[in-house]
Amino acid sequence: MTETTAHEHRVTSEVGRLRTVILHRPGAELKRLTPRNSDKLLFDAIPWVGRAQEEHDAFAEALRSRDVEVLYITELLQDALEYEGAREQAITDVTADPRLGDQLRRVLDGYLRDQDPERLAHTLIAGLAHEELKSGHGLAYRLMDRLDFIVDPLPGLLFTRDNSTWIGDRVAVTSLAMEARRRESALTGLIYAHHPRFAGVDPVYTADLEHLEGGDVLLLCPGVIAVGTGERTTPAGVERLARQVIGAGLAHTVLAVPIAQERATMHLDTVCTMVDVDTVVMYPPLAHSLTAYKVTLEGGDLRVSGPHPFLEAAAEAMSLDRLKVIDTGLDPVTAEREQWDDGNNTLAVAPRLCVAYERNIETNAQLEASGIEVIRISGSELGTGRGGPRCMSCPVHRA
Ligand SMILES: NC(=[NH2+])NCCC[C@H](N)C(=O)O
Repeated sequence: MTETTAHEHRVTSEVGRLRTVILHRPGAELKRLTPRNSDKLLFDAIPWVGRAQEEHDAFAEALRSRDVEVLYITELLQDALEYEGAREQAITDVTADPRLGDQLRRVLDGYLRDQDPERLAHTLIAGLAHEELKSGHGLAYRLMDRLDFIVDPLPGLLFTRDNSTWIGDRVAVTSLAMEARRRESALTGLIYAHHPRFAGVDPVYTADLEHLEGGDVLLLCPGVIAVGTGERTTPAGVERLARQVIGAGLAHTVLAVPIAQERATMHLDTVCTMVDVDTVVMYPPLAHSLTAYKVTLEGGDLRVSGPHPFLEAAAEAMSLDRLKVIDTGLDPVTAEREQWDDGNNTLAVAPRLCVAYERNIETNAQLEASGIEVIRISGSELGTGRGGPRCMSCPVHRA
């Protein structure tokens, strides 16, 4: 078991010194991907799993070598599942799936109850294929394909950014929009509710609320949050988050930023991330067309103004003269290629120090020319899920 000494949990910006981060080392869930199911599971290619693990280990090591504490979802989940309440909740969640039917539900329930925390965590993440459950009569079981899943695998868990996100000393357990990822936040919800390390943490958002994903949430500075709204986070999700965080005194302004409902721009952090307190790296075609609606709370009602140009609205809310912009790529074609390969999706370890995929040569060169130190990691396999260093990390503590 993990020790129960007090740990700090607090994130008020994108760039404060990174102290603790949650990652997920990809495992058996990635081995479930086939050309038949990868679209639905939101991967664009079939990753070479061993190599993806090596790349991920190097990512974790790069963070540790900068004194960042790395926590892994699998270990946190195993620890949480030592508690009866967490086990019960986990089993109830997966067996509630209406596709199962009562008979298969009973069989699955028994199967899961026989598993120790380690095995149960594995099943919850890697999923369970029909052929692995040896018994289970009834129509639902009989009419399934041998390769169908009784418990869906969660390859998207690699992108820990999306299934929970910290705002100040509170965590937002998110409500994921895509069917393939919805169960992820049931697991992060369990961790925050039952793991002793997070005892006393009071979530500011929960998975049953309107769709909201962490990749859309950018903590521009203490008190100011930009939230993308497009394929994943809905405008209603931004409204709800604004009400919760402003109401709780965690922010004074939320900027709702509409982004195209496309895979290339699924989250705000696919087109814009911060590398310094006043600097973003941003996809050039959007730099001057992105808009923002300013949301504040007055007498219990949300007040909305805009649309304003995003960069101006952000600078004003942050009390800056202007927000500096570093461009993705160089020419439009390189920029488009590097945006797709998560060139924008940097993870700041401290102001002017970030982790980025090595393949985005032009964008990394632009960052360095602007005085940003770049820690390069390889991500040829990790990137097949369309996510970079920011997507693959959930900061829990920034100083
Ligand atoms: N914060 C992010 N940009 N996350 C990327 C998530 C990628 C994942 N395959 C998805 O489609 O959901």
